[in-house]
Amino acid sequence: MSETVVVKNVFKKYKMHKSSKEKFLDIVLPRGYGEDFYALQDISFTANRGDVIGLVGVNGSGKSTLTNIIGNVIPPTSGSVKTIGQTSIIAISSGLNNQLTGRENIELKCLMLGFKKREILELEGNIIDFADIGKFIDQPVKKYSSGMKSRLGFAISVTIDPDILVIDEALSVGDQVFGQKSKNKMFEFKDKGKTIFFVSHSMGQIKEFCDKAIWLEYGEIKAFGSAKEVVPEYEKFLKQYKAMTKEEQQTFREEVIRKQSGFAALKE
Ligand SMILES: Nc1ncnc2c1ncn2[C@@H]1O[C@H](COP(=O)(O)OP(=O)(O)OP(=O)(O)O)[C@@H](O)[C@H]1O
Repeated sequence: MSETVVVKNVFKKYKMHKSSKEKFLDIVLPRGYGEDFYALQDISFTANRGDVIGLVGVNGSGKSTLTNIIGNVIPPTSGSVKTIGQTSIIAISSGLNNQLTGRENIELKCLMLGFKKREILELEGNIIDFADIGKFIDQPVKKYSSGMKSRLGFAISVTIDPDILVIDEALSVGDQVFGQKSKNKMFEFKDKGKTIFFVSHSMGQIKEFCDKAIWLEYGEIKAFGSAKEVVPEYEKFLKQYKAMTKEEQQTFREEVIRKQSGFAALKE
């Protein structure tokens, strides 16, 4: 099997700031300021060509942080991520520049990916067709609704025909027609054997689309395996979590934060 994404011992550390003064001190002091917080702790896994991997976990478990690292949007604090092939990330806030028009965003993104002028013109037509946002294509993105932004983001990401696709909740916005169109495109990519990472809070979507799943908890991998095994385990946990009282959920969340900060103490 050919490897497409190799993630080794990845950590992502943030500083927690209680005030803007602490944030300022963090910038000016040579060793920074604030309590360490690990959004990801020692993440390692390998994805192969054709893998469609669902990322599940409660709010704040690190799904977006991990997809942003795989998509090369943010760097890990330590560890390594090797991707073989062109990676494209689709998220609700999909890295569009708000000041530029939709058309300018398309051109900028294609230029950054190294496409030639002639290729860009061809891609531009296909992207505009797919996004189907009418005259808004020549309006600045700051005037778009969140649905329009995600349509444009999705259209750009799929039209450039990447080898590795990272989809972060993209299907949860937009109307039914566009939803169906994007779903068809995702299944087409799956059939072509591309590597896909898919983040969703909808277990129905994960079960329908993904063969494998990674369950993140406290920024760590709690389980990685076939979606058929991991998703029911996660659903069992979710059921217990939802059955907790507000106070118990609060204690659970505090425990999460304690573990994520505690990792720093453990290492130092
Ligand atoms: N730029 C940042 N600075 C500080 N903390 C951050 C930053 N980005 C994310 N975090 C923290 O890292 C943790 C993981 O966040 P992340 O967005 O990856 O989780 P998630 O699983 O995608 O959550 P959700 O399901 O709510 O989207 C959270 O506790 C979040 O508050």
